Order: sequence, then C-alpha cells, then structure tokens
Amino acid sequence: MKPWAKRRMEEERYTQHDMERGRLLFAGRVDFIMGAVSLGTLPGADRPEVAFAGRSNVGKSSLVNALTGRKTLARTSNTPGRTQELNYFEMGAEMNTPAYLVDLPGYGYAKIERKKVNAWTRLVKDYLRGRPNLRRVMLLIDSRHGLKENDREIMHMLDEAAVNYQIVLTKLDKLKVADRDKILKKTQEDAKKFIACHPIIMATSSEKGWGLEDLRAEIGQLTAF
Ligand SMILES: Nc1nc2c(ncn2[C@@H]2O[C@H](COP(=O)(O)OP(=O)(O)OP(=O)(O)O)[C@@H](O)[C@H]2O)c(=O)[nH]1
Repeated sequence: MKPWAKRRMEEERYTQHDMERGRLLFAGRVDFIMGAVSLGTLPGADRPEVAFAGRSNVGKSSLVNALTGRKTLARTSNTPGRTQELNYFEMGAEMNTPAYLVDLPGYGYAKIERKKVNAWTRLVKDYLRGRPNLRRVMLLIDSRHGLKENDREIMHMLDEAAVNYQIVLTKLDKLKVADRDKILKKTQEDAKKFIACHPIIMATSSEKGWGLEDLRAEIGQLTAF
C-alpha cells in the first residue's frame, strides 16, 4: 500500500483519542498478572480485554513484545507450542481505564499429541463463550502462509461463539514487496466468508515495527469504556 493511502486510512479509522489511548496503554507498565490453566482462576471481568491468538510460531510473543517496546514481556521461543496457559497482562494500570491483554496458547503445533489439542480447544472455547468483557480476539496469521486449515477451524469456532475477531498478518518483512498486497487482498477475500471476522486486515512486522501504531490505536479504541 502506498504510504499516503495508508496514512489516510489511519486518519479515517482512528480518532486522535484512540491513537493517544493506544500509545499510553502500551507505553506504561504492562504487568504479567497470571497464567490461567482453567476458567475458575481467571481474574475478575471488571475491565475490557483483548486476546491474541494464533498458530504456534506465528510471532505472537514477538508482536506483544514489540507493541510494548520490551524484549522480555512475552516469552519468544524457537520451541513452538510450549505455552499452554491463558497469559494475562495488565495494561494501563496507572490510567483510570486499564485493560487486560490475554495471550492465548498457540495452536496447531504438529508435535503436540491429540490429548493436548483437545485440552486447548476446551479451554479456549470455554473462555471465548464465557468472557463478557472480551472485546475482540486478534487472530495472528503468518503472512507467508495465509490461512491454514486449523486457522479456519478456529475462525469457525469464533463465528459459532459469536466472538468479534480480526486478522493480524505477522512477519510482513519476510515477504517480497509485490507479495504483500497479494496476501492482503487474498486474506481480505477469505475473511468475507466468516461472519464474525472484522473486514479490515491489519498487517504487521515486529521486526521492522510496521503496523504497530495502528494496532495500538485499534486496541486503544476497543478497550475505551
Ligand atoms: N522476520 C521476522 N521474524 C519474526 C517476526 N516475528 C517473529 N519472528 C520470528 O518468528 C519466530 C517465532 O516467533 P515467536 O514470537 O516466538 O512466536 P510465537 O507465536 O510466540 O510462538 P509460540 O511460543 O510457539 O506460540 C522467532 O524466531 C521470531 O524471531 C517478524 O515480524 N519478522
């Protein structure tokens, strides 16, 4: 996308207030609250939350770290599929409208046995159905691969649970310039087939810092009361 076109979209999509709130949310303290293995142990639903989901190795930890400008907040790894908990982070503790960021366990790692996949599905399904303060799930998709079968399964699950979700492409820097627009358009077309999927696809690179300002603003807007 041409920089001017991108700039215009940003201006139309977010108010100054959203951008400012997004910036402040991620600029202050972002504290790890807990890793929940069951719904019974989740923190109270007293503030809005946004969850991050995606296949193992999609770049979720890198993105969360890049958003907060920290290197060690969410664990990045070369051993996909290790985290099997709902990891809660509190953002904007010093603001009067704080929010939670929830890092959902990665899915689709081939070496995980069926039993664990079932446990993941159960935990995440229960979470998605029963969390009234969940404003949106950011569904991360590796821009080199596009939507895979298990991404589509999750999208159907989100559709059924009537959870608002939005696709965030990751690792855009790994694509050739000409391929970036192609994957964006293709994903946009795919997204139309899913009822609860947000029509706007966000594109990011944690490595280069691309799309982070937009994503912060989006989350700022979503978690404003
Ligand atoms: N070039 C490039 N590499 C990236 C980017 N984001 C992540 N990576 C790399 O992709 C690999 C996986 O990244 P992680 O952030 O650990 O992925 P994850 O989704 O948290 O993985 P799990 O812990 O399995 O859930 C790492 O080697 C990262 O360095 C990006 O924007 N650009």
